[in-house]
Amino acid sequence: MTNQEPAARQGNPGTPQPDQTDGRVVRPNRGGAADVAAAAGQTLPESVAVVGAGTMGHGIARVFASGGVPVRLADRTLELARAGRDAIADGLSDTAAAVVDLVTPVGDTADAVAGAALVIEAVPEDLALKRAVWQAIGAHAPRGATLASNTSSYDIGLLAEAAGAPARVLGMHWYNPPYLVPCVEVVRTDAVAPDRVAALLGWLTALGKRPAVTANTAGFVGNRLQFAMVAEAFRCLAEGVATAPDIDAIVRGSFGFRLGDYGPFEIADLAGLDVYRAILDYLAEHLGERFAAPSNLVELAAAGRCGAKSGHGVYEWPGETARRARADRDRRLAARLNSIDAGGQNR
Ligand SMILES: NC(=O)c1ccc[n+]([C@@H]2O[C@H](COP(=O)([O-])OP(=O)(O)OC[C@H]3O[C@@H](n4cnc5c(N)ncnc54)[C@H](O)[C@@H]3O)[C@@H](O)[C@H]2O)c1
Repeated sequence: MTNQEPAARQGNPGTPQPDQTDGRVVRPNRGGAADVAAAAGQTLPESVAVVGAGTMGHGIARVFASGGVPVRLADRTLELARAGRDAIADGLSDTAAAVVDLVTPVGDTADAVAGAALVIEAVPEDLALKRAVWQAIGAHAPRGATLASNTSSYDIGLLAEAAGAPARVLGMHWYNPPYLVPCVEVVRTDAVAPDRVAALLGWLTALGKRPAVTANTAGFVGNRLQFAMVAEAFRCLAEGVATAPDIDAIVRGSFGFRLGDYGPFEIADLAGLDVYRAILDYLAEHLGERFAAPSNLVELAAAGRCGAKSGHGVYEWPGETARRARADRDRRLAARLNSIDAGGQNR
C-alpha cells in the first residue's frame, strides 16, 4: 500500500439529485439467473450439509444458518468441525446464538450428508482429496439431494463421476467471505436438469445472494475475468509501467470503482462499442494478440450497434432507456463516492 497521504478532498461537485430517476436501477435488459430464480420461487432447503469447515465452508454454513436452515458442518475431525462453528460464533454478535445453534459440527462426511437436501463440498483444492470426498458424498447423501462443489477450478464432471451422480452435481462457486460477497456462480453441467439449477438459484436468492449461471469451463466466469486482470497487472509491474501501489490505485479509483455497480457489457454499451473496438485494435498492435478484438464485438461495431448512443449494442436501448440509465449511473456512482469518502476509505 502507498504511504502517501490521501489527497485533500474537494467535495463531489455535480452530484446528481436523487429525483433524476425514479430510484430504481435502470438497466437496459434484465434476464439471466435473476429471472430464473424468480420463476422458481424463493424457498429454502430443509437441511444442508457443508463438508470442509475451513475458510469457505464455515462462511457458507453461516449463510444458511443465518437464513434459518439447519446445517451439519463436517471436517476431518470433530474438533476441526467445532472450530468451524466457533469461527461462525466469533463472526456474529452475541445476540446471534440462535444462528450458531443451527450449526451441528460433525466429524464424519457420511454422517453429515445423510438426510441433507443440499450438500456443499468445500475441502481443499486437491483433486485426489476431492475425488475421495465425492465418493463418500455420492454413497451416503439421499438419492434426491442436490450436490454442489465450491471448487475454484476443477471440472464439475470429474467430481460428479466420483460421486456416481452426474444428474445431481453442480458447481457452487462462492467468493470470500461468503456471508458478504453477493454473487455465487452456479456451474451447470449438461447432465443436470434445468429445474434443479432453478431450485438452487431460488435457494440462493432466498438467502439474499445474487447468483449467476455459468457453463462448466475452466475458471467459470469470475476467475477467468479476475485472473485476466491479475495476469496483466503483474505484466505491467514487470515491465515497470507503474508501481504496485499505483496499479492498485488505478484499479480501485477508475474502472474498479464502477465495477460494483456495473458489469463489463453495461459499461461498454455506455462507452461505445466502436470506441472499444478501436482501443482493442491499437492494444493488439502494440501489446499482442491477447488484446485482439473478439469477433462478436467486431460484428456489433461494424453493424452500427455501438451501444446506448445508437439504441442497440450488447443490449437494446429503446426510447429513453439510455438517458435514464446515464442519470441512474451518475447518481449511483456519486453515492458510492460519497460513501467511500464518508467511511474515510478514500485512498
Ligand atoms: N479461499 C478462498 O478464497 C476460496 C474462494 C472460492 C472457492 N474456494 C474453494 O473452496 C474450497 C475450500 O477452500 P478453503 O479456502 O475453504 O480451504 P481451507 O483449507 O480453509 O478449508 C478446507 C477445510 O477442509 C477440511 N478437510 C480436508 N480434508 C477433508 C476431508 N477429507 N473431509 C472433510 N473436511 C476436510 C480441512 O480440514 C479444512 O478445514 C477449495 O476448493 C477452494 O478452491 C476458496
